[in-house]
Amino acid sequence: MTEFTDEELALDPNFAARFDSDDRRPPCQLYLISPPAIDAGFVDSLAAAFDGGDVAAFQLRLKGVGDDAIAQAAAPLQKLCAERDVAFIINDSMSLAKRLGADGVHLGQGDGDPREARKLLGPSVQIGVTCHDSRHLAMEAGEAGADYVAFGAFYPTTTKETIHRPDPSILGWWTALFELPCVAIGGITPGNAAPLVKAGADFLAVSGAVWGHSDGPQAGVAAFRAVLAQE
Ligand SMILES: Cc1ncc(COP(=O)(O)OP(=O)(O)O)c(N)n1
Ligand SMILES: Cc1nc(C(=O)O)sc1CCOP(=O)(O)O
Ligand SMILES: [Mg+2]
Repeated sequence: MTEFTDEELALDPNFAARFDSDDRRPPCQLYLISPPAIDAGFVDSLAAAFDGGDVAAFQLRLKGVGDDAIAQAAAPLQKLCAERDVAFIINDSMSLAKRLGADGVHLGQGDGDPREARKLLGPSVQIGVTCHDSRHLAMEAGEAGADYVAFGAFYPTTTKETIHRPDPSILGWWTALFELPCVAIGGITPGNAAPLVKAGADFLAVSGAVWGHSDGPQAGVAAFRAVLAQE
C-alpha cells in the first residue's frame, strides 16, 4: 500500500473534497464513557449524570465482559438513553452494536474495519474510530466512512493504559480541514478541558471525571458546563 505523508494526504483534493468545509461548527458537547465495570444500580448513576447537563452520547465500555452480559447490562441503559435523547454507543463490537440496535459503535484500531461496520450497520448508525495522535489514521478513518475520529489520550488517565499523547493542536488542524467531527479523550477534567475546547474539539469524551466526582455524577457533568459554554 502506498504510504502518504500527512501533508500529501491533507492536500489530496479528492480526499478533502469529501468534507465540504463550513466554518461554523456546533458548540463542543459531552460524550460520556461508562466506567469499565458497572453494577445493577448504575442506571441510577447514569440518570443522575444526565440530570447534570447536556450529554450528546453515552458509550457502554465494559472491558473483559462477554457479549451476553453486556447485552443484559445494556437494556435499561439503552432505554434511558432513548428517553433522554442521548445517542447510545457500543464500544469495540460491531456485531453487538447490530444485535442491540445501538445508535453507534466505537472501533479502536484493532476492533475491525469501519467499512465492514458500515456494511453491517447501515448508513444511519454512527461509527467512531480511535486515531491516537495520528493525522494519518484520522484521514484513513475519514476515507473509510467514519462519522467521527477520536484523538487521545490528551492527559494522563487511570481508566485505560495509554501510550499516545497528542498535542491539542491536532484538533485545530483537523477542524480547519475537515467537517467530520473530532472527539478528544483521555484524562479530561473540567480543569484541563479548556485548551481542547479552544483548539476545536467537537466532543469531550469523559469517564473518570464524571463517575469519580466527589459529589456524584450529576455534579460531575454539571462541572463541565462552564468550559463547554466557552467559545
Ligand atoms: C470516544 C472514544 N475514543 C477512544 C476510545 C478508545 O478505543 P480503543 O482504542 O479501542 O480502546 P478501548 O476503549 O477499547 O479500551 C474509546 N473507547 N472511545
Ligand atoms: C477509553 C479511553 N481511550 C483513550 C484513548 O486515548 O484512546 S483514553 C481513555 C480513557 C477515558 O477515560 P477518562 O476520561 O477517565 O480518562
Ligand atoms: Mg476498543
